[in-house]
Amino acid sequence: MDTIYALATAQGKAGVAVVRVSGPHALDAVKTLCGRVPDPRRATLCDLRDADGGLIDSALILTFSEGASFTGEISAEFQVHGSRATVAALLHALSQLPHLRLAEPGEFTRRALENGQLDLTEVEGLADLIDAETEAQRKQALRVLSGALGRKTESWRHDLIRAMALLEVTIDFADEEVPVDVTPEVTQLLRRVTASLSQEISGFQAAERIRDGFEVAIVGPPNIGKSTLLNTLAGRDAAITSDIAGTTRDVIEVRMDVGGLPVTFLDTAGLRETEDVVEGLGIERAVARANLADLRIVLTDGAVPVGVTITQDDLILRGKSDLAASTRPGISGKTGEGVTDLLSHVQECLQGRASTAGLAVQERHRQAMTHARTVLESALNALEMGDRPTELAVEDIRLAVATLDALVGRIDVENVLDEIFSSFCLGK
Ligand SMILES: Nc1nc2c(ncn2[C@@H]2O[C@H](COP(=O)(O)OP(=O)(O)OP(=O)(O)O)[C@@H](O)[C@H]2O)c(=O)[nH]1
Ligand SMILES: [Mg+2]
Repeated sequence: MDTIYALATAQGKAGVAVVRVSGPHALDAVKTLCGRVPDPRRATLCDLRDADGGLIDSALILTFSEGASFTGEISAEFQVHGSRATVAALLHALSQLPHLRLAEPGEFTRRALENGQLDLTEVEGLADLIDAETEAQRKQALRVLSGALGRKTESWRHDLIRAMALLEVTIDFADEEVPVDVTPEVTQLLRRVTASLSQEISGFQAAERIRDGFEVAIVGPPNIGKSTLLNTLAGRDAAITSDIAGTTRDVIEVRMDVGGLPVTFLDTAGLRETEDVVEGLGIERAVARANLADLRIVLTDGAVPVGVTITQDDLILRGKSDLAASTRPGISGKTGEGVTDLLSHVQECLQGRASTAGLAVQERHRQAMTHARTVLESALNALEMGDRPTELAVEDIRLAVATLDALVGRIDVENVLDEIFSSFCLGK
């Protein structure tokens, strides 16, 4: 096994940079550069010297014993001053040592997985945590990283193994009088697991939105102030505004943090009948994106636009509310009237939806759970109808267990590994 090293903190200038070394020769590297090896987990200030005895930096060193590090291997961390030159000098000195090589992207995490420090879902949680930009994303990633999905899967597995064992007994007694009817207990176990799977599957859409962002579309007729509103929300001139009707053609996206949720606001082309081909294409896009969005903010001067499907939580507001007093709720991108209310409404609606998020946060999780549920339903049918031999029900349950094992990486899953690790960058 090679000993690998890499910069674990971001590239560039910073107060401190951390270089991580992991593998059997990690402590040899510490010994060579520092002249000694500090006790495990005891932060120790040391002078780092290159092969010619030149001072590289004065650094804080941490060492970790086998089984007690992120990767599970013997490892060390060098906390040096975070300049490009210091990091380059340290990386160069490490490259000169025998048995050491630069880590590949994601290689530290891959070793953590191989050594059982993390399961596959925890690796995904870690990748999401590093990418997290909002509070909701951070919490969701941390939930997955902390192994919640692995624990849930373990409880499903436990129930399914018991169900299988009970059925195996029936099969063994096939020619004799079966002492007890196991069917009620088996059905109960299978029902419990399928119900729990269904609950997690139903939370997938919300979890996916927390990862990738909710979409809120601003729609309405031309010249009503959609782009002006978007710019006010964004706090910058993201979209061109003018008093010419039909100014916006493309969908303009602005990503924001609304109460910890990632939300992309979409400004769209004004909806109207038009002879202009390009404007017509813009309107088609506007309608399509608005209908796919999680929420719509409709600015109107009376009529609700055709083609856009309005749902319960959507807001219908009078545009340019500063121009004429009215009892109907309005909004003005120009004066900011109604903007705070708008944001609170968006936050409240989307938080309600986000709260349904469960443990299935990746499409991979959803697929595995859906597949497991399908085969368990088939097992339940076999038992309840009695139309197929018990052996087939056992096979179905075995398949569900294998699917859940693949979900957490308990069984060989080389193909998904490459996919998951492709998102990692150097030093993770
Ligand atoms: N008084 C007032 N004028 C506004 C308001 N919002 C926008 N305007 C003006 O109305 C004109 C149209 O604004 P836009 O934001 O470009 O309108 P739009 O809905 O994006 O128009 P299209 O892109 O053509 O669909 C501009 O001259 C704005 O300055 C508002 O709230 N109050
Ligand atoms: Mg516009």
